[in-house]
Amino acid sequence: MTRCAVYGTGSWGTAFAMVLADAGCEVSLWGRRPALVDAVNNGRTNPDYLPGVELPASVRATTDPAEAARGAEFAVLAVPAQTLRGNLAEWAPLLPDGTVLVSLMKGVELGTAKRMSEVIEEVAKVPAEQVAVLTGPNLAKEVAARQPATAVVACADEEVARRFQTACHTAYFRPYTNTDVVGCELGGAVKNVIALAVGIATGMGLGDNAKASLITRGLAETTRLGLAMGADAHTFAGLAGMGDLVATCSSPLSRNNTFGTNLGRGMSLEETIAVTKQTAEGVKSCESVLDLARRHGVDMPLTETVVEIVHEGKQPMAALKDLMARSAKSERHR
Ligand SMILES: NC(=O)C1=CN([C@@H]2O[C@H](COP(=O)(O)OP(=O)(O)OC[C@H]3O[C@@H](n4cnc5c(N)ncnc54)[C@H](O)[C@@H]3O)[C@@H](O)[C@H]2O)C=CC1
Ligand SMILES: O=C(CO)COP(=O)(O)O
Repeated sequence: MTRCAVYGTGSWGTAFAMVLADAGCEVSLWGRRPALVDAVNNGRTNPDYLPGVELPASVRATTDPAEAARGAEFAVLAVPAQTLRGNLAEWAPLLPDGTVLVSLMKGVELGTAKRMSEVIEEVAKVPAEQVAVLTGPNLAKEVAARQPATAVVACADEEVARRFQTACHTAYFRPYTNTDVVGCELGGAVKNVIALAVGIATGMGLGDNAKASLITRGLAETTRLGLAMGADAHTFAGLAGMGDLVATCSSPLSRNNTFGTNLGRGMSLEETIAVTKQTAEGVKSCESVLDLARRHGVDMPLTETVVEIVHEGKQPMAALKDLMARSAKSERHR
């Protein structure tokens, strides 16, 4: 039986542990809090993040990262992007040689502008062929309800991607493979920023034309950044790009989308943070994505606007006016 360690007992770590268990894996789920670990082991539930969902018996939780690591063929990482570096420094030495590390995270590190797979390679000192990324339209609550979903497993080594594809393929969860790790990770991280923008538009009461425009131009700027970083343009038309944008930007289940809606309705950043119980990665990653764009000389007006609204106090209405008044362009400008 394939053994998997899942680090992170939040909504996605827990839901994905279910997927792995349903696919026939033995899953060890690491969590920080003893009470939550106890609820998983003895109540078969995660009341804080997935209330009402019954977890399979083959998911065992532990607060001991070494116990989680024991015999793991795959170590799946599902903590907030900005804490990964610190967490993994503690966990990596505990993993068996050859364990494949899989990122579920959709963020870019602040300060270094590194993608999650780059942080993993650096901290765990493993080659790119031992690091995979799982991404795509995967709202945790829907996956935990075993509603049909597809995803992408990206790895520089296609064979490793195929192995993980097999490990997480169930009747309701259908993963595809891709070797474009850069494109898949950027798709996941930037869609959170665009979901903030779409949420803000919703909160402002803007219509569907505006939202469709944000999604489409958001994809255009994601693709521009991706091409500058060596990604394949086709990736952005796939599940990691268009797919995840559609799910996240149209669903009230998305934390980023909801965060933006609250801002757009006029809540302050502090009030919005206070009512947000889970990780909305785009709030921090909008700054690191903009950092990446500047490092690569790429124009990302929507990302820049989100940074201005979220972190610099710009009023959404003023931001809208400025975006609409930008100089006229070709749809395919660079
Ligand atoms: N929830 C979803 O629908 C999806 C989330 N993701 C991505 O998965 C990643 C994790 O997100 P979620 O599970 O949704 O977040 P969450 O907010 O539901 O859970 C985060 C987990 O990390 C733990 N955590 C927080 N700070 C920590 C620290 N300093 N050290 C160790 N653990 C810490 C929390 O206790 C919690 O268990 C994010 O990058 C997110 O973008 C990707 C696809 C779907
Ligand atoms: O990544 C997700 C869906 O694919 C979840 O989006 P949120 O993090 O905005 O909830």
